[in-house]
Amino acid sequence: MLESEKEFALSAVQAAAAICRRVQSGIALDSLDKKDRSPVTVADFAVQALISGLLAEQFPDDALVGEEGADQLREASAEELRNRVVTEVQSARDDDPTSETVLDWIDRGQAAGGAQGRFWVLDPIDGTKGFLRKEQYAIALALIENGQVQLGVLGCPNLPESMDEATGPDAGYAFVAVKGEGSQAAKMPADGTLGELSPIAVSTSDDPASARRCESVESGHASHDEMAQIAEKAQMTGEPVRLDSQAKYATVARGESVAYIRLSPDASYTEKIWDHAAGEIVVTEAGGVVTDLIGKPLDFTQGRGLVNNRGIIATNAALHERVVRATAEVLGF
Ligand SMILES: Nc1ncnc2c1ncn2[C@@H]1O[C@H](COP(=O)(O)OS(=O)(=O)O)[C@@H](OP(=O)(O)O)[C@H]1O
Ligand SMILES: [Mg+2]
Repeated sequence: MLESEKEFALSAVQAAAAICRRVQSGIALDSLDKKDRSPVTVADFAVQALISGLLAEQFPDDALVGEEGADQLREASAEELRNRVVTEVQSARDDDPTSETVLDWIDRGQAAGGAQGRFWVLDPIDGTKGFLRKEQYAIALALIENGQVQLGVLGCPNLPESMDEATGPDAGYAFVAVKGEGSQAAKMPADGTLGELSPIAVSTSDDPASARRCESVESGHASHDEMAQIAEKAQMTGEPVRLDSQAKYATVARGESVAYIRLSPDASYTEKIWDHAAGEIVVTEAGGVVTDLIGKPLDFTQGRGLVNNRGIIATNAALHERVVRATAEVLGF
């Protein structure tokens, strides 16, 4: 099922990865302390415009919930940024869309989502800080029908074959899952090819002590101390692996890590659907379980935010109950 949607999503994410890689290659790492966020801004807008435009052509009746909107780009003072975005989109297509068309494509992503109908969800660059550091980031595209995630693709252009390897010129993977059909992965290297898709599965380990978990890099997104307490309670004694973006879900899905715990330091923070829709189905179709911190399934029916959930626990299934219980003890639920 969803064969044409799956093929579309993989090729759209692959085209987006080419934009990201080109823009990222222009980042001088020694300029990072100048807080120049313009490369990620260009790539973020260009990827949303590209994928939204392709969607408008191929699935014109489907709405899009995307992270970005074009208001900032429409301002007169944003001319240089706008031109860079338009140039990136043009270079990824055979035609030359006008600036107005590119801005309209970005704004197509402002749909509200909700419980009814069919819409796509896009995080054009998830893990923006990882992108700027030339570490992990993801292009995350999912399809939701009547509140259920049906398809997800994660493009991870810098993800090596193993988390223990440094990222290099051969890095790059795409992950895809269709509801009821399992998860697959393929190499997606910088040469523009897409390798053969093969099935992936979560780890079967139920031994917390030998298991590795992963977590966010940024302390603004995740409370590392509390997560360490949860892991200790669950007897997961290994050092956590820190990586940016939904690449964390990918490492659970392919069996490299057994758990991804996400607990924002801001208890009132509402997680966004584009940060989780693709990752959730890639993990669950690989045999894992994804819930919030109290063990409730993620509720994608509530619009752009996961307002009925707080935090995330994604595991290989075998260790899920243990992590949920440990979380309740540490947080006092
Ligand atoms: N306060 C707070 N708490 C929790 N999460 C937040 C918060 N603020 C932002 N965000 C979202 O975190 C997304 C990046 O998450 P990561 O898992 O990549 O984090 S990290 O970079 O590894 O730290 C990031 O996604 P991107 O903006 O696409 O990078 C945000 O949507
Ligand atoms: Mg994000």
